[in-house]
Amino acid sequence: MNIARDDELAGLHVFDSSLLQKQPNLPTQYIWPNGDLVPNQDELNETLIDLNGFFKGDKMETAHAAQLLRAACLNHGFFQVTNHGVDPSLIRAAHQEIDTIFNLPLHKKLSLRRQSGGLYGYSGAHADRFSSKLPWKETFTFGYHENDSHPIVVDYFKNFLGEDFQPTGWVYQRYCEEMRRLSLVILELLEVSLGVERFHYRKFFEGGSSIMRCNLYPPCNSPGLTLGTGPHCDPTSLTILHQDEVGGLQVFADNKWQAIRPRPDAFVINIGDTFMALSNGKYKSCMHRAVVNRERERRSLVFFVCPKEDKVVRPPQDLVRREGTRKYPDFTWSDLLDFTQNHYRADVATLQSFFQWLLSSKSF
Ligand SMILES: C=C1C[C@]23C[C@H]1CC[C@H]2[C@]1(C)CCC[C@@](C)(C(=O)O)[C@H]1[C@@H]3C(=O)O
Ligand SMILES: O=C(O)CCC(=O)C(=O)O
Ligand SMILES: [Fe+2]
Repeated sequence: MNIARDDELAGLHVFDSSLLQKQPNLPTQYIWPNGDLVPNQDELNETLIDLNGFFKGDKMETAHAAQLLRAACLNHGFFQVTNHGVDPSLIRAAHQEIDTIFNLPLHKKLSLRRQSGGLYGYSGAHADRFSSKLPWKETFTFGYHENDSHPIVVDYFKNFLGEDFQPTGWVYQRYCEEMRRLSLVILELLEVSLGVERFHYRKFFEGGSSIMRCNLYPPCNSPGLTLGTGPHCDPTSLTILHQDEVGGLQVFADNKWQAIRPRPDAFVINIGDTFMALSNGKYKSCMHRAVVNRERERRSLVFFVCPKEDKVVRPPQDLVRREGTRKYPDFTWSDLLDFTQNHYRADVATLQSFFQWLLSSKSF
């Protein structure tokens, strides 16, 4: 067993934060460039959208929520929602299960690590994918799509982690179902706010496979030198994030880094590159990052809404007619996903680099 373990670890850079913390200096692979480390200056005075009116079917309140959402998305693409209907005890359980996963022994976590080119499984600082600017975090990622005959998340946990992980699988099964329900509400508000045909976006996302990720950010002795998640725009469509009370999520808006204050009763929603393209560039996919701190471990739960892989990403006709011109060429989510997993490390310029790559790969 030990030999197998050593074999497995040989040649691998392994993220063991408590061991790394004992070293006198932060290893260079974890040090980020100064430009990415500029401290935040402010807290974002972010839009808070109460979904109660929408759920009651109140037209005035829904219109008001859509207006707030529109202003936030035109400006930077970040807002928070309250009265979302997700049971607080489910959110708490989903946070607790993060520990069930990351408290596993290192050799077990390594046996679950994501395979080259794949997205699902365990990753410690993405150390087996990258050799510099390593993010100070552990992640566990899995897929979710609607399936009436199988609880697919439960099956994944049972098959991948073992029978004992069935209860964990159920927590995330329910959590993902709730995230999907919430994503449909947000898509409807996005339709209202952009004045596009009712259900247009909801239909577009039918049958999509979303990505669920659990993040654990351990404390770090040199929080000013590294980042938990580096500056990036999400390449996906919509992101629904729940951060614990520690705080660390920051957005680059109005030309400065601004912190998003944690609210246990709220989900942070942001527009990703793919939705920016679906809105013909009107709604912003905003640069954000997660910082770490010296004292406290931080957890976040992130649900990335994605369309079905072969769907062609293009804005609705009525929007293009009003706008006059198309801002981006057609693409499929599967090509953009492939780009981020096999050709390019997602950052703040993913979409532009992707279009260049598409153009150059088509010309061969
Ligand atoms: C399609 C994806 C690429 C990333 C995982 C999903 C959704 C968001 C992307 C990511 C989180 C953006 C920041 C950089 C990244 C490498 C990370 O720090 O985790 C990104 C993801 C990835 O490729 O793993
Ligand atoms: O953990 C966070 O607060 C941010 C994570 C994030 O931006 C991401 O995973 O895309
Ligand atoms: Fe992100």
